[in-house]
Amino acid sequence: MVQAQGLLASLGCLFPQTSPTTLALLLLGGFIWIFRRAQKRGSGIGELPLPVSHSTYIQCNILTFAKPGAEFLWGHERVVYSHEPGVSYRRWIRQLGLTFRIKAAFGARDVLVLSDRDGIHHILSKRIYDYPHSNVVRPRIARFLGKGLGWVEGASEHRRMKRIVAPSLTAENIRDMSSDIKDTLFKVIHDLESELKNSNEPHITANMLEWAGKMTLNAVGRVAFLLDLEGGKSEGATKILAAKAPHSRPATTFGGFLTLMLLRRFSFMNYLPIPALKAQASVREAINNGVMKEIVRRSHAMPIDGKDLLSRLLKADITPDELYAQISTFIISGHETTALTLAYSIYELSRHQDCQDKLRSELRDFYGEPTYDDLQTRLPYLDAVLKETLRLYPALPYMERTVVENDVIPLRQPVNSPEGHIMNSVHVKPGQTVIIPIIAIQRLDSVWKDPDTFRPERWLEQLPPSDDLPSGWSNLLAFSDGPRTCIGIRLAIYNYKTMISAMIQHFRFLDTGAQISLKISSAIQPWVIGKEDLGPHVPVYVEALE
Ligand code: HEM
Repeated sequence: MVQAQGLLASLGCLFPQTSPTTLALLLLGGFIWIFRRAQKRGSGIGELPLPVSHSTYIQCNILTFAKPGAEFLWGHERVVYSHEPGVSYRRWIRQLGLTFRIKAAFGARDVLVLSDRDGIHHILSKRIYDYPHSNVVRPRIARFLGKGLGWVEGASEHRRMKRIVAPSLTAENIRDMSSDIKDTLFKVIHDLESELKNSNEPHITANMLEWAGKMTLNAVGRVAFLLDLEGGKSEGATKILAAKAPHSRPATTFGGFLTLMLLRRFSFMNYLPIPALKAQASVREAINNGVMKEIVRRSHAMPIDGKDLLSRLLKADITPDELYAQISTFIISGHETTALTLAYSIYELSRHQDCQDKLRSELRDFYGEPTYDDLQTRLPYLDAVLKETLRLYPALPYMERTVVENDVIPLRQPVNSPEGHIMNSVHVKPGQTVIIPIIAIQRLDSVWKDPDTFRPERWLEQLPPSDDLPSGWSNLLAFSDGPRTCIGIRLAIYNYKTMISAMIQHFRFLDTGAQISLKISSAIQPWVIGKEDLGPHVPVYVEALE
């Protein structure tokens, strides 16, 4: 108090015309300003480091002058999308640590890129309802899947929808449905066997993405909606599978990237009749014009006391539009992601015959037919193959969310700001976009040895320290985490394990030499280098086993 009076007296000498009250107010204002600035400097997104040097892969061109490493029009985003998913983020993590920002295209607000375990856990598990999908992602979900569970935002609406659907996807329900799932799967295996028999060659070349798509579509149709899609040959199934091609235009093409960036900056464009955007709805439209009609027609006649998803939806107090949106959401998200995971596994197993043999031996040595529970715990190598595939190829490689409330994101690994501050947390304001680069996090060189190599054995050895790994299912983020974690996780794991077990015991898969490059569209898509005209494709040689 005495010191403050002394300070005021000294200031009074300097400013003799100013009253002590005004001086005290000015002083207080000054302190508040300095304090707030210090707070901001120590923790705001503007204090985070920016990638500065990409000499190896940004060409020097006239647009590269605004910030070293960031292009005038595209910021850092063109670099992100012109490489395979996660590649740029991994380089920047090596350079800057787990938390940094990048310049967004068209002068939009900088994007926070977060790979820090505590920060991600805070967002996904504690504050997810304050971090809805961004204004690029949410309209895209509406177009691809419909306005169902994956699209809805806000705690009360999301919990309401989840309460309706979650009981149909419990372990008990899937256990009850397991023989139906196997029946649908064996129809597809039988078709592949017939193709092999009809060919005069010892092996055929098969697109595993197509075969896996047939299997997973049949399974989700049967389990969720009691549909018989005839091994993928019914008219409804054929339309859904055929509708995939147009929506697969990846963001790695200049047109795809430009559309994505324009949508981020000018979100009203989401509602314009742009052909590329309309094409994203093609699978949903194929469902609405095909199997949806059959589901609705049958639903009038069937009793609605079953435990399946359709019965739960019919019993719930929802509008017809909501019913259709949930049906398309579950058919699409329930089959595409699992099909991709299966196809990537078979691709890797065809290139690693030792792993394929090990898996086949484990399955053949198992006494009897594995039940739902056996598949969870009693086949460790099978489990390791799934985890390794999800680590390398998470179907959804990035998560993009926007903050709606002021928040402080805690960090496990502090950031050294370019101005020399140590930041233990990041203050974010409404409107801030946050990207969680799942694929980069799961391939961090600081965590995993040979991170790009398919080596299922790593899951049977000592894992890296848990502090370095995400807190999602099996220390991965492939199914996300927290209240919005994948609701189909049990069905996905059961389908995957049943399908790959059957495939490996019926066939041998051999490498065709095709090199796959990963591209992002709705999910992470495999494209054969030099055969891009095929669209997403996973070719392998298939040989029948005795
Ligand atoms: C290997 C297969 C699968 C993977 C890798 C996967 C991955 C994911 C991820 C990462 C999310 C969070 C998305 C986000 O927050 O933006 C998610 C959500 C979701 N998944 Fe899956 N999924 C798989 C299989 C399935 C299956 C089989 C179903 C349906 C039967 C399904 C239905 C859903 C739904 C409805 C959501 C939205 C959940 C919510 O927001 O509450 N998924 N999935």
